[in-house]
Amino acid sequence: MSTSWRQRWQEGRIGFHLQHTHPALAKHWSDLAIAPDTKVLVPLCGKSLDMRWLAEAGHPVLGVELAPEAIEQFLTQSKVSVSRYTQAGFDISRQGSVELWCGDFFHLHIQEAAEIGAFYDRASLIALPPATRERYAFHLAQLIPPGAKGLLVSLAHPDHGAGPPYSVLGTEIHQLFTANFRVTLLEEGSPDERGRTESVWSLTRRGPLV
Ligand SMILES: C[S@@+](CC[C@H](N)C(=O)[O-])C[C@H]1O[C@@H](n2cnc3c(N)ncnc32)[C@H](O)[C@@H]1O
Repeated sequence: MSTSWRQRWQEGRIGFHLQHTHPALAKHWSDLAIAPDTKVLVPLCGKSLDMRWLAEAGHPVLGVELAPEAIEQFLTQSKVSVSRYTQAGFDISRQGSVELWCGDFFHLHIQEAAEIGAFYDRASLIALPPATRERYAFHLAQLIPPGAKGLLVSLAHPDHGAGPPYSVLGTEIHQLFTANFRVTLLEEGSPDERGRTESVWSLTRRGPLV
């Protein structure tokens, strides 16, 4: 799987990348009432400009991405200097308050995630095939402390077997996350010309007190 993503980045087949911040952030993030200094995990981050939006909102950001091409392209968008180091098997690039961890999200462990207090997923869950989505939901729950919140932007489309992006229905979001998160649908868009419908969810990690 990692080879095919690397190939996509090398060949510039990155139709998922948005040249603007995703509207769900401006619309819904503040409603989650996440303190500005809370570190936000962005799994499968690509070179998303949403990370700059989160950083400008005051959040330290920890993005995880397996394609070094994506990380280098993100870094060159800004003139801010970059420091690089290695930790826990990841090559990490830090630019301002954004840290980009180059490697497999499933290799990120709780010890490294200690400071994370929120997450943002746009087109991350839907990038993964069905069995890996289960693994993703479980892994995310391991990294997020009780009470922590996140925003999830998902996608459903008529071609259920095909992907990425895979079609993930609301029923599946509930099945995947309800065991460990309180799941709330914030918004469901209208189908676009290809019949694709985006939905926006807030997830709160359940725990002893939540
Ligand atoms: C559909 S893109 C979404 C990127 C970003 N969230 C956005 O909104 O533009 C999925 C990204 O996940 C990366 N990826 C796929 N599997 C991964 C894994 N196991 N660990 C880290 N990154 C992964 C791919 O290289 C790709 O950049």
